[in-house]
Amino acid sequence: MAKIPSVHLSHSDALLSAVFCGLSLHLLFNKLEITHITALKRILILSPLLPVPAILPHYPNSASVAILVSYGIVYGTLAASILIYRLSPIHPLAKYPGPLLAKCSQFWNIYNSYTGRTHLNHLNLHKRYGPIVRTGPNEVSVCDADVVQAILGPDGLAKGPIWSGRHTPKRKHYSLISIRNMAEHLRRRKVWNRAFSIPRIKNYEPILRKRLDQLVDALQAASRSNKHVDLAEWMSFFAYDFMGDMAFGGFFELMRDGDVDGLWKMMEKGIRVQAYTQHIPWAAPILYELPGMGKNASKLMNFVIETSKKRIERGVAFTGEDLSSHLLDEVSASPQPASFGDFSSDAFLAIVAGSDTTATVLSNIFFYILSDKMIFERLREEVDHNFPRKEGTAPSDDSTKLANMPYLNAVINEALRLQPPVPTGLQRGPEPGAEGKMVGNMFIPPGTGVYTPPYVIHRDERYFSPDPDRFWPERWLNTQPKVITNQAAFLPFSLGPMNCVGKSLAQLELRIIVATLVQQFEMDFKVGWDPANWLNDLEDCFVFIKGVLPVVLSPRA
Ligand code: HEM
Repeated sequence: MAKIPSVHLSHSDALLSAVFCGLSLHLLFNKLEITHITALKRILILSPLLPVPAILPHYPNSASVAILVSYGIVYGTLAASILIYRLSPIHPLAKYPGPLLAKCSQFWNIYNSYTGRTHLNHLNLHKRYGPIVRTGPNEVSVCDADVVQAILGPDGLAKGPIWSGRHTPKRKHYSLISIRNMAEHLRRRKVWNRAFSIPRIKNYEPILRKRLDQLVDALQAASRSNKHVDLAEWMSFFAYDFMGDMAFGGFFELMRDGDVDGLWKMMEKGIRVQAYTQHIPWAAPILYELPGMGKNASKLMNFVIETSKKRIERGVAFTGEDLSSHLLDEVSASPQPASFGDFSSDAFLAIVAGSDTTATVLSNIFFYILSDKMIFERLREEVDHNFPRKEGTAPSDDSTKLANMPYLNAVINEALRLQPPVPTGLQRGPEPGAEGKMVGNMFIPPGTGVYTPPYVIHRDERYFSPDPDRFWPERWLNTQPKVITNQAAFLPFSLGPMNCVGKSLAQLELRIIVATLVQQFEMDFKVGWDPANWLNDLEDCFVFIKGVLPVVLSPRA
C-alpha cells in the first residue's frame, strides 16, 4: 500500500487544518453553484483528504482512524459553518422573517413538497409573517402585487434556481421553461410566440373540435352504463390527446385506449421527483443517480424522443400545422430548424406544461360548479342563450362569442384564482453568475430564489374581497361597487416575458370544453362521495396533482 506522506504539526493545529478545510469548502460553495456532478463528487470526496497528512502522525497505528477524523471534522465544520451563517445577521436575507427550520435548510421545503401542502404552508406563513417571508436559506416569498410586477415583468429577474434542480441532469438540452439565461430564453421563446399567436390558434380549432367530439361521445357512452366516471381522469386524457395533436399532429389515444402505456402515471411520478430535486439543485445530479429516481422522467422522455423522430418522418404535409412544424421551421422557404435535442425537449415541455395544467383547471371548474347548482344553472342559461339548442348552434362553432360571455369567463377566472395549477412555484432570481439586482425597493442577492405564489396572492383580501376564499364568480362581473378584483394580482398564467406562452390556447380549450359539457350533460357528484376529498387531495408538486372526481352524467333531454 502506498505510504501516506505526513506533515508535523501539533495535535490541535492538525485538527485546525481540517476545520480550515471545512471553512474553505463553505466559502467555495457560497461563491459557486456547482452542479457538475463529477466536479462535485471530486470536491466532496477528495478535499477532506487534504488535512490527513497533518492528522496522521497523531494516530500512528491506524491510518483509517486518521482519515475518519479528517472527514468528520471537515464535514462537521462545513455543516456548522453553513448553519451559523444562515442564521447570522450577516446573511443577506437576515432581515426577512420566517420559520427557523426554513432558514436552516432546504430539507424543510423538501418535506413540504413531500406532504403536498406547500401552497397551504405559504398561505399560513404570509398570514403570520407578512408580505415578505424567508421560506428557505436563500429564498423569499413575496405577496405584494406591486413588487410581483417588478419581479416577473420585463425588467424583472431570470428564472430562479429551482429550474436548475428541475432539469434532468443527464440531458444536455434544456427546454424553454428551464433556461435561466435571459437572452437565450428570449431567443428560444420567439418561435413559441409565433406558434401560439392568436391567428395560429385559430388554425388549431378544428383539432380541438375533433377531440371535443370524441370526448362527448365517450362521456355519452359512459353515461349509458349508469355508473359514475372519474371526470378528472377524462379531463386528463382529453388534454393529453389534444396536446399530442398540437405538438406532434397525433400519436396519443388515451381517450380511446385508456392509459395502456402508463403515460399519464409516468408523468405524475416524474412531476413528484422534480418537486423534490428543485429545492436542492446542487444535489439533483446525485439524487437522479439513486435507483428509481429518474426512471419515470427518462421513460417518458424516451417515449417523446421516439415520437419526435416519427413526427419528423411524417412531416408537416401529413400532420398539418402543429407546434413541431414551427419548432422545425417546416413551412419556411429557407428552414432553420431547432436541433433535435432542443426540439424533443420542447415537445416534451409542451406535453407536460399544456396537458396537466389544463386538465387540473377543467376538473376544478367542474368541482366548483357542481358544488353550487345555482352557479351551474346560471352558466347553463348563458350558454343556451348564446348557442340556442333548437337552432342547432354549438359552443365550439364560435370561439369569439365564447370569449365574450361574461359569466363563463368569470367562472373560469374564479377557478384559476382559487386553484391556480402552478400554486406556488413561480420563481425568479438573478441569472447564475450575475450580481444581485434591485426589484422595486428590494435588493435580491445572487443565488436567491424569489417566489411569487399565486395561491397566496389570489387569496389576499387587499386584492380580492369580500370573501377571498369563496368561489364567487360574480366578483369578476364589475357590477357591485364594494367588490375588489385586482387584475394586477391575478397570476394564474404568470406575467412578463416568461409567462405562459400557451395562455390563449388554454383559455380557448377551457371555454369550449366547459360550455359544451354544461350544455350537453346533466351531472352530479356520485351519491355518498364527500366533495371535501377533492380539495384535500390536491397536492402542490410544483403543479397540482389531483385525486378523483366521481361524477354521474346523463345526456341532457
Ligand atoms: C390553464 C392552463 C394553463 C395554465 C394555468 C398555465 C400556467 C403556466 C404558468 C404559471 C407557467 C409558468 C410561467 C412562469 O414561470 O412565469 C407556464 C409556463 C408555460 N406554459 Fe402554461 N399553463 C397552462 C396551459 C398551457 C398550455 C395549453 C400550453 C401549451 C403548450 C402551455 C405552455 C407553457 C410553456 C411552454 C411554458 C413555459 C414558458 C416560458 O418559460 O417561456 N401552458 N404556464
